[in-house]
Amino acid sequence: MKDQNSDFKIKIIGFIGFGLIGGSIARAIKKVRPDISLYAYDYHPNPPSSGYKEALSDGVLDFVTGNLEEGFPDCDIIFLCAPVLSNISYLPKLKSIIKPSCILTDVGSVKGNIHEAISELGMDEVFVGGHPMTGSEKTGYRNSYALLLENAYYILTPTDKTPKFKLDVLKKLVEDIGSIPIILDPKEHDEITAAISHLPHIIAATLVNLIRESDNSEKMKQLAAGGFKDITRIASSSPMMWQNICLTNAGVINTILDRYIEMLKTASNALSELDEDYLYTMFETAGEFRNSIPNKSAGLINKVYEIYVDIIDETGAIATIATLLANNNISIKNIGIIHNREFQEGVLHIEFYDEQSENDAIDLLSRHNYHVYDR
Ligand SMILES: NC(=O)C1=CN([C@@H]2O[C@H](COP(=O)(O)OP(=O)(O)OC[C@H]3O[C@@H](n4cnc5c(N)ncnc54)[C@H](O)[C@@H]3O)[C@@H](O)[C@H]2O)C=CC1
Ligand SMILES: O=C(O)C(=O)Cc1ccc(O)cc1
Repeated sequence: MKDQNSDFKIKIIGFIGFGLIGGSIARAIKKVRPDISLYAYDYHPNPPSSGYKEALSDGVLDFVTGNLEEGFPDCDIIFLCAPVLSNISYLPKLKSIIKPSCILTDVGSVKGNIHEAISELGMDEVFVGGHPMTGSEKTGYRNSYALLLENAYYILTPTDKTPKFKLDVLKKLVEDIGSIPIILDPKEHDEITAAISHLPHIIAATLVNLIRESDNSEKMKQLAAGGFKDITRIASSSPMMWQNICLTNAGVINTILDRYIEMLKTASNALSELDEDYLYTMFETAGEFRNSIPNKSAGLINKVYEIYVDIIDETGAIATIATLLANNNISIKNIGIIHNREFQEGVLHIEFYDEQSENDAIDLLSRHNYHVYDR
């Protein structure tokens, strides 16, 4: 069969669901391929949601419609970027309107269920499953940014029915936006993500709810320190998105959750028996494995470019540093003072969008006699 890759020109890309991930992908595409027109479907067009209006005025989107029959039949690629159950609900409609050459892809955190629906609908020749392994607990277009995709693994889940040229086109686009494509079988994808992403979100949510239910005097909330915040950041994620993920990968998540409950029971027994060896080894082995996970590379854990700077905790201290960084064209993603026992005085935590900015900031602030920690 002729390789159709060389003939395939991407002129229009459509988005259904346009929040953190859809918005970030659109921004990244606009940056590297400004020649491609980007369309989005606003499923609640009256009144139009603010994200779509903003994206039009930012020049990220070229066209927004409340009717899929407008523009979407012309799309060369369509990204499904809504919660996983909503993505599936669009398949029958899309089947009737897209052109045969269209590449339909999704960014959903679960792959088995959408692949099943695609097969049932006989849409295998248009679909290439996808899942960028990057994101955050934040939602919506206003939190999206192009660099979110940079250096992130981007899983693609072709099957034996996926046309090779469609996989190649999508792979190339994923590389163009700075991500690292990685091919996985949908079933293996769901087993891996159940362990490293879905289970941690359940653990974070239940742990926060445990404290919520126990904290009668609100003292726990007041004193909750770095460790609790580190392990529960993801409890602030979108409830709708995570409800959909749990509903569509329930069996696989339960398998790993049951094993985790067994480990908790073993830890509980070790506590009852004051089993010194077990307790020591539990923390030692976990620490060794955790330390072996690269912090600043594309990985299963969201990459973080952050520094800590000693400051005197007084008005104006943040502004001085923020101005210094801005004057040197270093963009800040997040900034805030941290108070905990690990740091004696106030310490300023600054997060950047990329490694280069982090390195430039360390250099700059050190030259201005700030004490900078890079953990
Ligand atoms: N948040 C994250 O870190 C990651 C999320 N994902 C996947 O990306 C997808 C989108 O998640 P986010 O962008 O984070 O969420 P988000 O909440 O920021 O964006 C979702 C968008 O979908 C829209 N939406 C909701 N129901 C819809 C429907 N029926 N039809 C059309 N649009 C609808 C919402 O209005 C919103 O704009 C989900 O499938 C999620 O599993 C994948 C990787 C990372
Ligand atoms: O915020 C975090 O660390 C995440 O875990 C983000 C995330 C959420 C869902 C995904 O499918 C992939 C990544």
